[in-house]
Amino acid sequence: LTCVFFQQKEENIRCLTMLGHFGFECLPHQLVTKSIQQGFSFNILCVGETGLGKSTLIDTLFNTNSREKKSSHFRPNVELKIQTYQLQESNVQLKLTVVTTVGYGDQMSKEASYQPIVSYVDAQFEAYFQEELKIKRSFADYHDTRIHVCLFFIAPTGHSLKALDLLTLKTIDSKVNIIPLIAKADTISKNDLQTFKSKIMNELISNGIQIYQFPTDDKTTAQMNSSMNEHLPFAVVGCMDEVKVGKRMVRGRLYPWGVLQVENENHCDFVKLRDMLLCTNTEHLKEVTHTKHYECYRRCRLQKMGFTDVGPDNQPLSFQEIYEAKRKEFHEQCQREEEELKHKFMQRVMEKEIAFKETEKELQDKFERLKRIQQEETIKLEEEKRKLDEEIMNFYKMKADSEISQTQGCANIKKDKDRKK
Ligand SMILES: Nc1nc2c(ncn2[C@@H]2O[C@H](COP(=O)(O)OP(=O)(O)OP(=O)(O)O)[C@@H](O)[C@H]2O)c(=O)[nH]1
Repeated sequence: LTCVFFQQKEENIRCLTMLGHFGFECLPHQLVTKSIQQGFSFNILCVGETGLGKSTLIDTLFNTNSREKKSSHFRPNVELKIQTYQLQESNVQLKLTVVTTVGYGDQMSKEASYQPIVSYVDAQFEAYFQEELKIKRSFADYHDTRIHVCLFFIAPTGHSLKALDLLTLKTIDSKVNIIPLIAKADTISKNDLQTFKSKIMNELISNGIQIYQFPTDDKTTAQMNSSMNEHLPFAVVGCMDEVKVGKRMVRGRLYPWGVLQVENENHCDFVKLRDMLLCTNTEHLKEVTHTKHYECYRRCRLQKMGFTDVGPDNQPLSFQEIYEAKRKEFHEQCQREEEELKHKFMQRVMEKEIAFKETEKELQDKFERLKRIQQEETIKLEEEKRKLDEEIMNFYKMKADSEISQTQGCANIKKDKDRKK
């Protein structure tokens, strides 16, 4: 439909101008304009063993240059490399965040390999949750880092999924949209690839692992998406090099027997992945992240905090009621803990008092005993002193007596001598 505008000319002659749409039919256009102005964001998590071609595939998808030096196989922990790019295609701005595992699968413990991934995904949900809880929220300039899709790189062994891969997939499938990829698919023959694909899908089903399914509820994309679901896991090849095929330069890997063209659908599923990821289902991936995975995180988080929609009698509860009940419960718990602490404190004081009293009594007894010993010693010493004094007196007396008798003896001898003369 076109809209006709009436222009009032100076001479009051109405001219008709063909401008475009009119009425509420224009609403989608307003949304498009607003979205283009705001720009888009998309966050990808790449999980896979060291050297499986994660960086190369991302570079091939977005024409970026994320490949740094090769990662070592001897890391004690898995780390996550986060790279953010500001990309532009015609007038559409895209803030792309690529999170890549570094060292995944190089640890002895399986948990050490997948736990950092789970923690990262949860941390992004938590950051969004905290922003939601703020009184003054600023979603307009908030950088939403929640992971919209996880590209899970499977080693092209041709056998089956590794135990670590199964464990990791099982742990993250309720938190993120998983698209499984067979990495370096050029290293596996066409027949083996088909068998490997169906083996992987069977294993995923038998282990109850939920992978992302391209939606089939929209008529315009249903047919294509349902046929793409059949192609999962995508067998991908990444390469930034250009080689000459005929007269054209194409991105591909040159081998002694020929060229594997990355963008040739007969050679690999790279184009299928790119179309599904970027052209057809980007918005759906974001929507599922918000309405399913984040919603699940939010629900569990609020339940852990004690919030619920209905009471024990199945009656709806308001936020205010829950808040009041929680406050009361918290207050009572504080009081209970305070009472317990007081009681414990009093008991300890009493125990200490008894212990002090016992020690005091022991000290008093010891003091009394020492005092008694000291008194007895004093009496003994005084007795000995008295005896000694007596002995000294006797000695002096005896000494005086002997001196007198000695003097008298001398006088008698002299008298005898005089008489003889
Ligand atoms: N045959 C083949 N080789 C590939 C493919 N993609 C990447 N490679 C090669 O594999 C090697 C590792 O590629 P990267 O992209 O660095 O692998 P990565 O998984 O990012 O490695 P880390 O960051 O070290 O974990 C490079 O030599 C690539 O050229 C592919 O699809 N097929």
